[in-house]
Amino acid sequence: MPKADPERVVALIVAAGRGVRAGGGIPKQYRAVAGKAIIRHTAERFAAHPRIDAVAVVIHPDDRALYDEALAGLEGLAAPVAGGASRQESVLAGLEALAGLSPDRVLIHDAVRPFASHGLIDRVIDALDEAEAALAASPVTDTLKRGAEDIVADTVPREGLFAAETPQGFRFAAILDAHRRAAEAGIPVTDDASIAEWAGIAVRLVPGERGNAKLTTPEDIAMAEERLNPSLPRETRVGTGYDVHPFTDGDAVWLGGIRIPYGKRLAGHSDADVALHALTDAVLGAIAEGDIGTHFPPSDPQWRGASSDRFLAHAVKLLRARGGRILNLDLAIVAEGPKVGPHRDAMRARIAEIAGVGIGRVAVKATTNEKLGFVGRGEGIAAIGTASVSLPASEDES
Ligand SMILES: Nc1ccn([C@@H]2O[C@H](COP(=O)(O)OP(=O)(O)OP(=O)(O)O)[C@@H](O)[C@H]2O)c(=O)n1
Ligand SMILES: C[C@](O)(CO)[C@H](O)COP(=O)(O)O
Repeated sequence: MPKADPERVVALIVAAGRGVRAGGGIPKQYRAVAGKAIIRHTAERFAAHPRIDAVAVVIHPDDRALYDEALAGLEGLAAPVAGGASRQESVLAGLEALAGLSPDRVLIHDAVRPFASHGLIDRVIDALDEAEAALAASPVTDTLKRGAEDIVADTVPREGLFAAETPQGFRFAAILDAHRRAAEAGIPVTDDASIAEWAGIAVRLVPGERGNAKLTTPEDIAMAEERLNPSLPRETRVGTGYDVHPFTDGDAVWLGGIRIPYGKRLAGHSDADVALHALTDAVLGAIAEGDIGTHFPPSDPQWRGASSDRFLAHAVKLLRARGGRILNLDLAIVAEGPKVGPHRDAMRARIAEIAGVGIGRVAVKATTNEKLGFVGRGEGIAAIGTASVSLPASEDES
């Protein structure tokens, strides 16, 4: 039986981050997981909770169109608030915007924690009956090491240590005042309970949930896909791409998203990154979405000199829009030069970043053409890309 709250409870969801560690072309909170943007999964949980009276979201000013698309039609949302350069600034901006509503309690939550359960939200709200601040947190279970570079310095006793989660709940007036004062004093923090601690407010520990993960890396997002879509049968598909660009006068080539100084450059309408073009076609091939020329016609002047990053990012976005994800990308570069080996890991890292996957899912290989043919004569570079992807099987069974 849900408890009747005499007090007004609002949820403040912070979503103004850039999601740099997750990669993937757009901020992670707007990436589709199980057919819906992550932020929508999160906001729906709070909007549907019977004890939450209103939900306000803090967004980056550049993300208004993404926000409108992701949360279209969801009821119970206040107007979005513009965030700041840090999470702390974004929370303060959200609290200031809510001040006019004069809520009694506020639950501050990361947009990228889509698994907070109904029961966890209840526990945090309940804790505010007796405390001014409540923190969802789980005891640390791993053995903790302090390290410098790749050497362990010592072992940190884990007794009494908790990993902080969100939601974190507060008496609204107390946390607004504390946040304002911390900003004035220039106290940097990574969560809001820290602000309460700094202000001398006792923070009640509420049992968190190990499943209430913050989606930070590409692997976290792949895990979320599996969890949010456990029953949906999936299928694996493979796509291939092939591309060639000739050399012309210049001093560097773009290859695998990396600029490599060289005595020539590759000619083409865009930056002529033959490797990214092959991978783009491989991803498009896996979802039967035409080829790179279909989406970025060479006749269109807007793609003149364009960075090929956006071609691959676009193909990955189309894949994600179908609830798909990349399993692996495999690239073979055929060239007499430049040497790929010294740049292999930088290329893998860049491709992984553009595609929003872990580097372990990206392979870059190179070979010469044994002096045969146009590649062998040093007239150009060829590349072959392969992508394997996982898609909801129900997406297209025909
Ligand atoms: N200036 C910021 C930075 C972060 N956040 C939000 O705070 C939550 C937790 O932050 P984190 O996971 O670190 O997200 P990002 O800052 O986006 O990630 P990264 O550090 O990888 O860029 C996210 O919902 C994020 O959108 C925010 O509202 N405003
Ligand atoms: C608030 C938080 O979710 C608590 O775990 C976390 O600190 C926010 O993420 P960040 O990477 O520290 O910004």
